[in-house]
Amino acid sequence: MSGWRSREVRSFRNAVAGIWETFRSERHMRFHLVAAFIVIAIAAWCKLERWEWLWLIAAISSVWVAELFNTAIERTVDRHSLDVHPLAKAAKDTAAGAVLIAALFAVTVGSIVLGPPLWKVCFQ
Ligand SMILES: Nc1ncnc2c1ncn2[C@@H]1O[C@H](COP(=O)(O)OP(=O)(O)OP(=O)(O)O)[C@@H](O)[C@H]1O
Repeated sequence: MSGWRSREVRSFRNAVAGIWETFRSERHMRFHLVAAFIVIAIAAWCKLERWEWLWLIAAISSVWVAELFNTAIERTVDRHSLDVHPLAKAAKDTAAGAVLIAALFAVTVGSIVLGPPLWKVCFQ
């Protein structure tokens, strides 16, 4: 394999290892995975339009991306020092805030996209 290609493969493997490590070690990330599977199953059952799938995928991805950055920031802070410090708290709380915003976005998208078809199935 050429130098460029092997470098690309290594970068790809490192990125996958980072995602795997986060799933392995972070309970919240596993919760997001289960939630995504449930949403995808309901969406398939409701036979959504393509644009509705796009919103769901964007919402799921945004939560995973926020959780990955949150984990990276937590690890970086802990690597620097385990001492209690207001800046360490601020960094971790801010990163957690990003996950909260992404999760609220996902809940909003899920309600708008899945709410009407689910309502129809359950109550009409
Ligand atoms: N070094 C520190 N100094 C001050 N406060 C801290 C420090 N480390 C953690 N905290 C506080 O404790 C909270 C939880 O931190 P922790 O590192 O345990 O994250 P966590 O519970 O694993 O978060 P998550 O559930 O998102 O994985 C932080 O949001 C922060 O408010």
